Amino acid sequence: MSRIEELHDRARAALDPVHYDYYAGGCGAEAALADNERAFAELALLPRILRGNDRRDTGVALLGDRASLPVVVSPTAFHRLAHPDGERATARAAAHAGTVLVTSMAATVAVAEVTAAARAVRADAAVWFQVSFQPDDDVTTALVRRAEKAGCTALVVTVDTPVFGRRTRDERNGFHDLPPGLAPENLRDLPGAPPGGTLPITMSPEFTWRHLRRLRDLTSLPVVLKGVLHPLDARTAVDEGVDAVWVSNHGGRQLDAAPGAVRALPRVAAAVAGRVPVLLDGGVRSGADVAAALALGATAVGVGRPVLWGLAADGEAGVREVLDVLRAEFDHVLTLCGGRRPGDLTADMVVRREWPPLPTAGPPTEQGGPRTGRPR
Ligand SMILES: Cc1cc2nc3c(=O)[nH]c(=O)nc-3n(C[C@H](O)[C@H](O)[C@H](O)COP(=O)(O)O)c2cc1C
Ligand SMILES: O=C(O)C(=O)c1ccccc1
Repeated sequence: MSRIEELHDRARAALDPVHYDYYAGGCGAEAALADNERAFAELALLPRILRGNDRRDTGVALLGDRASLPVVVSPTAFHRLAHPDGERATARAAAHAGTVLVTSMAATVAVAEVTAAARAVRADAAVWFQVSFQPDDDVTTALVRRAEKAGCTALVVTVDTPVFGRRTRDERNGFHDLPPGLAPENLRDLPGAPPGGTLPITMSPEFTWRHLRRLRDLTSLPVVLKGVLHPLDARTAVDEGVDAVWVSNHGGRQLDAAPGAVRALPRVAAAVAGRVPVLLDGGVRSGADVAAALALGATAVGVGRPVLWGLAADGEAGVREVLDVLRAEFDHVLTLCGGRRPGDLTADMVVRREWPPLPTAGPPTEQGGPRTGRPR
């Protein structure tokens, strides 16, 4: 059992089962959720040899920031369900690891407190803010201003949620609201919010590329588009001037018919053609998964649930462990593959596990077995 699986087990034991299901679950029959991990399991790496490498550097440039490993923390809601320190603990762990935390619009700690916690660890800690368009433009604008004021260095706009996915486990468990004492703190004091209360997050299928243009005109922060699976959308996004494209099926929580995220990566990477960085999340659980995604065109990957498992199991230390394990595994795989830098991993090094087709054995013999040419 991997260390991340051990932390998952500890998290399952520590969490209220309803909250565990909220974190772990997907939509529908959880086919997209399962396919995220299965799609990685179907990949294998062809290592290169005798490369004369000495020192390695696992770091990557991400927009204006630098990450010391090509793994960022994907935005996930409600960290205080996992640990009382919530997003503060996650922020400290990401800062210690030297990587980017994408804090959710639905965080249970306000973005200014999240950036402060990260910067207390490392002055140049990178925190990005995830936002979903809200029907009232003034609300979206206020959220962006809040993120800017807090010192976030990029906006991640999530576009795979025209409506919430049907979360089978949440429906069965009747999980709809945060327990008393917890709230989506970024949604306080917004236009239309009740005094002292929070505004509900509204998803809507009415948003268009025009809303993205408006957002881009509103801020000088780089904009990342999260939740892209179709290569034509990736191309439009780049033409519209987004600064990065994030391939994701939302951890299998939105469209159950969506493919495992890494299956969509090669076509998106081809459509983007190196014009902007490509990120990917969904099912990344090991350093080999990270390496495969990079080889197929990602600049970096995100991890969602593994971070929640670390947080629930052991707070900041648990999240640090998850990121440390992924760093060590990725560095090891990079070395075994003859690479020195993440960019040394290329698409020709990825094959399917069932690759290659066996040499054709010819028609079956009278006895039924293939002719192998081997004496019997
Ligand atoms: C409990 C949970 C909450 C999430 N909340 C958000 C969110 O607030 N905003 C968002 O853009 N994505 C959200 N996501 C999706 C993640 O950003 C990410 O795409 C997904 O978790 C990646 O898959 P993984 O969990 O297999 O690593 C959430 C995912 C989970 C599991
Ligand atoms: O649960 C989710 O996947 C999610 O994206 C979300 C977004 C806003 C509020 C709560 C959850």
